[in-house]
Amino acid sequence: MALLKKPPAVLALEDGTVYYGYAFGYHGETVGEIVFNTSMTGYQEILTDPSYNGQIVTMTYPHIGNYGVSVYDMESNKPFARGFIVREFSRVASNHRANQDLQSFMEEHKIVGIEGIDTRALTRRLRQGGVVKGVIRHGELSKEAEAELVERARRHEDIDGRDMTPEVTTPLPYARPTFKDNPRVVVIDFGIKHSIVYKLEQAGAEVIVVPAQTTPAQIMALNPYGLVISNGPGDPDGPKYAHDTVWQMLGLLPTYGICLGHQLLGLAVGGKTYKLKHGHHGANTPVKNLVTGEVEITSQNHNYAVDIGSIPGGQFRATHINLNDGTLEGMAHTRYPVYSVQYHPEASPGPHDASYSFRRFIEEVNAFEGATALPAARALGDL
Ligand SMILES: NC(=O)CC[C@H](N)C(=O)O
Repeated sequence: MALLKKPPAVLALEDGTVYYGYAFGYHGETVGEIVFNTSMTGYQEILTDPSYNGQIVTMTYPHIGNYGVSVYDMESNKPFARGFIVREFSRVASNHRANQDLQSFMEEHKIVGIEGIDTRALTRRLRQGGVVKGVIRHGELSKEAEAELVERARRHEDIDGRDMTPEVTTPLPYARPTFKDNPRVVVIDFGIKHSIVYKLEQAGAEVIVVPAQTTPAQIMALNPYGLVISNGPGDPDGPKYAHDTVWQMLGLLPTYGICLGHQLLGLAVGGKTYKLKHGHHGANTPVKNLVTGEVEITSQNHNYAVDIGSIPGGQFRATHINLNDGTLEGMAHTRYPVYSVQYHPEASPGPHDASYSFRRFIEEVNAFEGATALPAARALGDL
């Protein structure tokens, strides 16, 4: 039997490194910032997590695609990752939950992939040198075309400093009517994952998701008892308007920031964020809860972090730290029921160690006496 000849593809990094592999997914070319993810499963959740907007993901787990794609595992309506790099792509999907295979899913959503890449070497390159931009192109390449691809990666706009929220936020607010007897929580959508909404509902909230540009007055007009500042893509320093919104909302409601939401909280109160060398992307990161002393294994997806020391006036205290590199993983306001985590408590994919935080947040929401209590505290000048 003749061996199936796989179509060629190339991955070129801005530092001049070129890898040869085989094409899969949508036929074409793509460019983005390359990050590695160490999750063993969850490729569909990863591809459809809006926080990967602008990034090409490489998986350290070597065999990808074997359980297909399921409508139940979407984290948003479509993939946001710009491209996918894997060691070995499985064209066969075997899973009773699958509605589609990964190949047709990627074709349908125009996601370009490359397989047959030494993803261990690529990951070591990213660990040692930090994140890089890269281009995937399907087809045979001449030497001159290689140089042109490297140049294309170099010239591609950096994620740093950009506001990506308009590319991911919902155009209109939406309410999920099923839970309307529960206390209302407004979620500002900077690129939310569906799992965060589900976890809030499971914990006992009625959730209304509003566009990123919603003003504090519009939020308060919905009579919420809690506020969630969602995850999302890009540099938290990019969406300046969001710092303003979060600052104006501070202390008005029990508030929970997740990932980008945590970073926006830090910036809103005058702190600083910085870019990590290669980010944290995976489902197995140990985080120490400084309140309980326990270690949680967490799901993570971020490239930036909050420098808690830069927050003026000691407004927040650290509640969680990353046991691998000591970076900040969670913080709580010293006076208000306002707190945030850098990791993903909804864990999709990943372990469920941190899901208690949704229940805790809803306890705060239930205990909240209404929107006049906290503003009064602010009026007394305690900020
Ligand atoms: N998952 C997120 O919300 C990511 C936050 C931000 N875009 C970062 O990379 O750090």
